[in-house]
This record gives sequence, structure tokens and C-alpha cells, in this order.
Amino acid sequence: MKENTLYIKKHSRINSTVIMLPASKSIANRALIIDALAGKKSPLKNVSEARDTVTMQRLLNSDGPIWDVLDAGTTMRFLTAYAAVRAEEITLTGTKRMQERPIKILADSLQELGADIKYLNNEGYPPIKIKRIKDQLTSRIKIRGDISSQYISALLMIAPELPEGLTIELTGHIGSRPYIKMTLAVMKAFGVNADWKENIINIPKQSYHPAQYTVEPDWSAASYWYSFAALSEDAEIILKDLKDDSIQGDRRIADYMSQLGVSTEFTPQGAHLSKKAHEANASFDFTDCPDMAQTVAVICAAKGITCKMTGLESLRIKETDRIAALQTELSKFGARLEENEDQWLLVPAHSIAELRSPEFDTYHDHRMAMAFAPLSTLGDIKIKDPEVVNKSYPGFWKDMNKAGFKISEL
Ligand SMILES: O=C(O)C1=C[C@@H](OP(=O)(O)O)[C@@H](O)[C@H](O)C1
Ligand SMILES: C=C(OP(=O)(O)O)C(=O)O
Repeated sequence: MKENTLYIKKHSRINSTVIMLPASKSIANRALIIDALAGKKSPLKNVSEARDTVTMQRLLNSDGPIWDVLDAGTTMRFLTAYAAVRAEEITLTGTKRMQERPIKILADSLQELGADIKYLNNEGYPPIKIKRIKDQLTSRIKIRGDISSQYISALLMIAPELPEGLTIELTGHIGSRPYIKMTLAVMKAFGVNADWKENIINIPKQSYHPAQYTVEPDWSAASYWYSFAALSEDAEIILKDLKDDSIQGDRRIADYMSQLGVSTEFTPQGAHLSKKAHEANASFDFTDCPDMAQTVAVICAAKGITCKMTGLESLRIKETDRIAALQTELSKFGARLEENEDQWLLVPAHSIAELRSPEFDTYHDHRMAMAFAPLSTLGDIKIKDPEVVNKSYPGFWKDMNKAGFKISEL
């Protein structure tokens, strides 16, 4: 299949632009699973048009026998758990990359609970065939927290449906913790209570109730507009309806960006971004917000900010190996991401004035495309395979047009 390339002309000033962000695909995919468990009676508002969410909706309305989640991690993990309480027999599969993203930790837990799961190609990876739990074999499981929080969220959402409820003991370091809290917050909105003390989460048997539920605008998508603001000469951007008080961990980008040259004012209209001075060096931990790492790496690389980055371990098993992808693409304009045991040092480019319409590869990863696109505030750039953004933010290129960027297809 031919891969398109976009040519984006340099545009350095963003005059008061109002952006309607997409809805959070993370929240939408939780609400959809929970609504399906509650009998599909809830009026869900502002459900994202992100491909991951559209795929979730389509599969929840299909009896199978095959559910192809494409490249959606949450869709794969949440539907696997859902199938374990609902489907007689389902095969779950996905893209080539999805077949390289591990699922064993979740599958082992579901098997302990009584589901029958078979790996159809490689042990520990999709595709899998799953038959639902007939008799619950245990009400307490241990699960490690350092590989992907999505396994834990998946189990939490089905927990109140199990005849004996479920107690989950999290072991080791817990990554992406705010996503676990987000899961519990959406469950609560549909009437289910959980108790989380230290590393034990307890969910007694309960019923979900239909609810009026509105999905928040996506803070992860907002991060790219922070990047446009940080890298531009001047910017006034309003992110419509984006609120300070959010169940999304990526809300933290507003605090990180305060050090990187963007101030945020929350008004009744939304989040109002404007420029301010930035620091010369920075140090950030991405354990709680791994999806923000690429955005921050590119900003620091281009603004001459040396940045110590920790908590990047989980980046290796996402849409691509994001560490390797960043290392290759940052080197195209003279920046480096150096690995040193469990921390990374972002060494910025000497002079970004050397940007001579570099072409950035995107590795089937929406966040590579959107993290590198703001470099067009500094010079002409090319982005390969731009459709990748459809996974979470289908309107991204149109929104760039709205902000004044001239984009053409090569
Ligand atoms: O639960 C979620 O909605 C997500 C959890 C995170 O994954 P990990 O828990 O695998 O870090 C995050 O990277 C992903 O984009 C969405
Ligand atoms: C990692 C991501 O998604 P998922 O794991 O759901 O594919 C992401 O959107 O950055």
C-alpha cells in the first residue's frame, strides 16, 4: 500500500485559534465496555470518533466469531476481559504490531478466574481464542503492575460482574497509575464502588446502572497544542471545554509545560494557552503519563532544553518501540535520546535553524506524527503516513489548517 506524505509549510505565529479537541478515547472505551456490561442503555455523550473507539463500538455490536481490534491496545485488552464474562467463544486479533504486544499477564489472570484461553500463533500474544468463565475459580488474584495498566483496568471493569467479586493485589512497580484511577472513576459513574488501599483493590459483586455520561475532551490530544504554543514565536490557543479538573492523568502536561514555556489559564470557555519563559534544563517522570513522552522530547529537542526523562520503560511495547522511533527521528535534526540504565537524557539540537524540510517517519504511531508536526512552527517539514492520527485524533490535520498551517500532499 502506498504511504502518503504531507508537506507542511513553516508557520510561526498562531493567532487566537479555538480548537475543539477530540474526546478522550481512553474514557470512551471504558464507558462503552461498562455500558455494554450494564445492558447498553446509557446515553453516552461526546463519544470519540477516534478509530480505537469506533472499533470498540463496532465490535461490541458484533457477535464474532472474530473480533479484529486493528491497532487499539485498550480495545484488545478490555474486550478480552469482556469476552471472558460475556462471549461463548471469540477469537481476538489485530494488526501485525498488535500481535507483538503482550497479553499473557491479562490472559493468565482470566485463566485463573476460569476462562479458557488459547494462543493461536505465539504464546503470550494475540491472536487468542477465548471461552467465557463458567465457574469462578478464585476471588483473589495477583497481577504485576509494571508492564501495562490496561490489564488491570480490563479486570477491574469485569470484577463487579463476577459472582464472588474480585480482589486484585498489584505487585511490583505500578506504571500508568492514573489510568487505573480513571477506570475506577468511570465505574463509579455507573454505580460501582471499589476500595483501593495500598496495593489491594477490592470490588465486591455489584451491578452497573445505566447513566448519563459525557466523555471529557482528550488531554493527550491537548499536549500537541501545548507543543505548537511552546515552539511558535507567538501563540494564543483556546482548547475548548478542556478543564483543569479531569480524570485523565495526562492533565499533568499543563504542569510540565509551565516549565517548557507555556502557561495555562482555565476559563469557562476552556484552557487558554499562551507563551512564557522556559527553563534551560528540565527533568520529568513519565511513569504516570507515558503518552506525553514523545511530545515533551520533541519540544525539548527543538528548544535547546536538556531534559532528564524517567519512566519510559513501557514505551517499548506501544504502537511501535517509541524509544527507538524517537532516537531515529530526533537524530534527523541533530538531537539525541541517550539511554543510561533506567533513565534517558534528551540532548537537544544545536541549532534548529538547520531544519531543511526533514521527512519524519511515523512507524504506524499516531503520537509520532502529532509530536513531530509542531516542528513546522520552525521550518518546512514532511510527515509520512499522516493517516496514523486517525487512531486518536482524526481531525488533527484539519485543526492545523484552522491554526493557519498550509499542508499539502506530496
Ligand atoms: O488505559 C488506557 O486507556 C491507556 C493506558 C496507557 O497504557 P499502559 O497502561 O500500557 O501504559 C496508555 O499508554 C494508553 O494510551 C491508554
Ligand atoms: C498507547 C496507546 O494506545 P493503546 O495502548 O491503547 O494502543 C496510545 O494511544 O498512545
